[in-house]
Amino acid sequence: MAGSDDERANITGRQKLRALVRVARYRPRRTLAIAVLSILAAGLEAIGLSFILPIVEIAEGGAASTENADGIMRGFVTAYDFVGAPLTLETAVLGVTVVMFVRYAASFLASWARKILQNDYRRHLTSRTFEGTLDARVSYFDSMGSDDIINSVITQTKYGAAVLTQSLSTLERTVMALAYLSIGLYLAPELTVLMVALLGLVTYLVRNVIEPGYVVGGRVADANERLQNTVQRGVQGIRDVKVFRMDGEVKDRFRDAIDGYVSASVRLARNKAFIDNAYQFLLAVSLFSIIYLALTFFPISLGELAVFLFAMFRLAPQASTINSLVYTIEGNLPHLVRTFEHVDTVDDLREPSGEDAPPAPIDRIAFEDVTFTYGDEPVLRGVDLEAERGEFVAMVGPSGAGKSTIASLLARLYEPDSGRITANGRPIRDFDLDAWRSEIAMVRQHPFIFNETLEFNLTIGARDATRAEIDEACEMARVDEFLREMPAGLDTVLGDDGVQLSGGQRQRVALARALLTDAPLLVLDEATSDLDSHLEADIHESIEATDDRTVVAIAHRLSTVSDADRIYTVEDGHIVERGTHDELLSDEGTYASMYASQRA
Ligand SMILES: Nc1ncnc2c1ncn2[C@@H]1O[C@H](COP(=O)(O)OP(=O)(O)OP(=O)(O)O)[C@@H](O)[C@H]1O
Repeated sequence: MAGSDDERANITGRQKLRALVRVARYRPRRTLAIAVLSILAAGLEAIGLSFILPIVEIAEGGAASTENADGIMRGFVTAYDFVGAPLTLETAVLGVTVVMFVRYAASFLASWARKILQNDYRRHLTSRTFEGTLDARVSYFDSMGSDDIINSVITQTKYGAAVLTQSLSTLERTVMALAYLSIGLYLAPELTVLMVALLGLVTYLVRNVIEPGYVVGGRVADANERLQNTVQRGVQGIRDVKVFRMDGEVKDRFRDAIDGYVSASVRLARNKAFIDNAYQFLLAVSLFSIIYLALTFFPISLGELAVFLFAMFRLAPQASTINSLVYTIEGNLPHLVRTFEHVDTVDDLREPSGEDAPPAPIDRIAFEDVTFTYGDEPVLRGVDLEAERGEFVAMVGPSGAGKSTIASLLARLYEPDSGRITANGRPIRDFDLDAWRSEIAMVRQHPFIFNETLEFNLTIGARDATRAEIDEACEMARVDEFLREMPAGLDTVLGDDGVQLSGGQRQRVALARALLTDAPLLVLDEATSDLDSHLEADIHESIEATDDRTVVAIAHRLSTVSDADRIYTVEDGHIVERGTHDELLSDEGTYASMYASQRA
């Protein structure tokens, strides 16, 4: 993370609060119920603790009555009178047992409900982050590393979600501490004020000698990001890592990242332990000073002194736990803030969708003066092209000319900066995105093969395809030729990104996958470039022989597209030529010279 600790503190200060408010808005009623249970437990704790008073007083002076009792004692006498029981040593012990039972039952329910809420919230935050990410535009994925995205979805959310229950635990401890304080204030206000002042002083001292939790927490979050990034790079690029002997570098980077993670985590844990122990120590000293002052300067009864001291002894660990919880929350807040940033970013970058249903059938697709820029550099400038139903239209041209970009715009992976793409004259951006994509089957230049069975990979666009349909698509894309040799046939698992297949086999699987969708518009982006030219010609022939499917094909090997109804030559983002193979040859332009060089 960039920026100094001060900058980070400023940014985080504002964002911290906003993140906490956002967390509080998740299931407010449940959160409130947990808070109420905690308050109930705290109130009962105070009452239970006050039972020391009647027990000590009765043990000292016999049975209590309304006439000789005052203060807390009078409250007990009245309560016992109300339920019609005498206040004796035995009934007092019975009373405290009942009160404490209910108090711990409430605490148990509160922590159970907190755990449920925590896991619910983690599920909510993780799903929200992941689903939002999946719905974001492709440009978001272009600009972010997949490792950063995975880290946001898996790791950040885990730490971030913990903030909710940690905040509720802090609330429970705080309410409990307030209960002890009220008892103290009632019995010995001066001493309690003194105790609070000492607590404040101790907190101030302890918190100011160590760095804030969010600074160390931020470092843990950074180190986590680097870890994820390195592992992913090493694993995804394993072949090049090995061939180019990058393994030493990857391992060094990993060691650096894990060292950073370990040292930041240890630092965070050490600081927490320091806060804990320094607190305990300083509080023990403060407590004994208070006892000394109480015995020397404040004449209170033995029973009251017992209750007061008990309350202060119970207060001390609560206070130190609150401090350490707050420190942990501060450490986790950077994760939460980053998670929310991620969620907001992907929400803003949600893919735009229209509402209309695409026309059926689609008779004509057209690009009208389409301009597109990825970053600053224009990639398409004033592109006009069209494809009629059933036509075979081809795009050729030098590498980097913008052909794949045209295909991506057609699938609405990106939106044009200006101009229109239309289907039967209506802008495709008006159509429901999902419905529009179901009209297109696309074989991309580098199709992704999932580490699943061949059948899974074939049917990703047509989950309800029958065996006969699968067989037909496999035949058209010539998958059947290698399917027979696969150990488990359609059930063969293809490995990470189809590692068990050759380049040409991967392309054939991707082609069969597209054919199975039965979409009326087939976009082939260098879909058969890894096949030998005979196989390529065979496959093209069988695709072109099918009914009224519109085929838009991008090809480097011009022989593949020589029988196209129309060929567009794309150069530097412009359509520079259009026509049939013969027309373009007689024009003696770019196409003709490319053709000549491929035949040479
Ligand atoms: N996701 C992206 N982000 C930024 N720039 C991109 C992106 N994809 C492509 N480009 C750039 O856009 C230009 C056109 O790329 P495109 O892939 O459309 O060309 P192409 O004609 O299909 O090339 P090839 O024949 O090599 O596949 C290139 O300069 C490329 O660097």
